[in-house]
Amino acid sequence: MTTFNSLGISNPILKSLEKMGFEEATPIQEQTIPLGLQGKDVIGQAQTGTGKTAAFGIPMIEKIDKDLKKIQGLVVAPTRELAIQVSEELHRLGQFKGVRTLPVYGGQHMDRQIRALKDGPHIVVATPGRLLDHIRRRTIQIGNVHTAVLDEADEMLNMGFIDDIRDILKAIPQQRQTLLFSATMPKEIREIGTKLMKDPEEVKVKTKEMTVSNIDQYFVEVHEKQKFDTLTNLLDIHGPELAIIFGRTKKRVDEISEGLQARGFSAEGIHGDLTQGKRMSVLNKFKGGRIEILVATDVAARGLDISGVTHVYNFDVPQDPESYVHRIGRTGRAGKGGEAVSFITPREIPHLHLIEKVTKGKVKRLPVPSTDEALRGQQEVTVEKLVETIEKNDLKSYRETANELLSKYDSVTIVSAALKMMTKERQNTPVRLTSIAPVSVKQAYKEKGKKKPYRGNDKRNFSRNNNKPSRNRKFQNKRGSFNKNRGNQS
Ligand SMILES: Nc1ncnc2c1ncn2[C@@H]1O[C@H](COP(=O)(O)OP(=O)(O)OP(=O)(O)O)[C@@H](O)[C@H]1O
Ligand SMILES: [Mg+2]
Repeated sequence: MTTFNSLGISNPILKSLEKMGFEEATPIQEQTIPLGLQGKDVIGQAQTGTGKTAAFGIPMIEKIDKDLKKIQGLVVAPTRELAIQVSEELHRLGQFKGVRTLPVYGGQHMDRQIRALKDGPHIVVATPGRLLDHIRRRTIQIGNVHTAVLDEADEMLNMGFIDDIRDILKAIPQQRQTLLFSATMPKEIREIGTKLMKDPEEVKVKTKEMTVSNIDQYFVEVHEKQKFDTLTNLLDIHGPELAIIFGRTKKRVDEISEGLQARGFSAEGIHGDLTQGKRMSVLNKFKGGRIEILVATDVAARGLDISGVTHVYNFDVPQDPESYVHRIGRTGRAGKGGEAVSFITPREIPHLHLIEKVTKGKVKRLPVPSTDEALRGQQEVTVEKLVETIEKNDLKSYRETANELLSKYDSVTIVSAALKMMTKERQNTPVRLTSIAPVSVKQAYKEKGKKKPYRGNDKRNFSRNNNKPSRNRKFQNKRGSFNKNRGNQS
């Protein structure tokens, strides 16, 4: 066990870590924080949910001169929601040092952003497009930046972002420290990265599989047309606390979330065509448990850390193995358990094998669930509620009526009727989605310009004195019922 104390971290930050409930460093933190503190350039690779944010955040915050009201640390992240989240985590880490952080992203009012930038934040966490806008308009001063981080580095160095990143790094002083972090780092991309760095140390937390072992991975083989009914059946069987469903396109996300709503699920979609206000409100509702299902494109695949996500469904198989790793990594974070189910059409089976090969993991077959199983799943949720009510034991005022009923009907009939009333039976509203073509192995690799699969990373142990009780307990119940229903999977 490595304590943060032994890593040479200063008191104000130790105090923040204590308040955040971090008791010991994760392997990536243990291995990269000392290098970061020495001022070295670092490429850090470790599985999803293993604390990479603090791994780059702590050394960055240590080097901030609080009295200098200039931007000294710059983090670039691929999505707006991630920029906000990272900025918040850095804020928490730096709270007792008085470090000020600011997220800067597209879709926000330029004027307000410019005012906030003038206010002298020490750290800015930005999406590349908006950051470049500010650099070109000279509305951001980054001449004092000594630490630059590319979070989700492989994504940031991918075709879509690479030119922006080069332009951003050119605007930062040469003598900077550069840190690259991600759960995945294909070799070709790592090579591009090292060209932007000075003699970087490469830290890869090694494990057998690229995905964390606490995520149970499954697939169901379904035809395109069966996918939606299979999804709603699975949701009823699993009864997730919070679930994320990934669809391939924006249109697909809209169709799935509308279909789920039509069948009485509490679901909303998130994708890049929505206004920033809508994106934020959907995500906040999901985080607060006011909606249980988030339907998303890959905009939500990377970095998002939402506690209580017990299930991830790949309604459409991801185009490449990296995307698979990040998507399913939205569950099973910080040592918690999680389940991931991918929908695979018969023609996509070779693609699934490729994912297994690259991630070095085993994705187990789940039988296609039946409507009967779904109904049983719904009933289990009802039974849980009933048992909770029994345990609360405030039934006195109902006893007389209960006894009267019992004199007329037998107890099983009465309980069955109560269960039926309480069970939210699904409307069988027919839902038709626009069909999409299956993914082929060739297509996936052609699109990404990749040659060979590569190796991946870590295992870690976590402990956190996190006193959020309810979600975990409920999750364990659900896991129990899931296992029971899993039956004859191969
Ligand atoms: N040492 C620690 N002890 C306990 N919890 C931690 C520790 N470090 C980080 N965490 C928590 O673990 C969760 C995951 O951390 P983080 O988001 O940094 O993971 P990540 O490695 O960046 O994942 P991803 O690859 O998905 O971006 C967060 O809720 C974070 O606050
Ligand atoms: Mg991260």
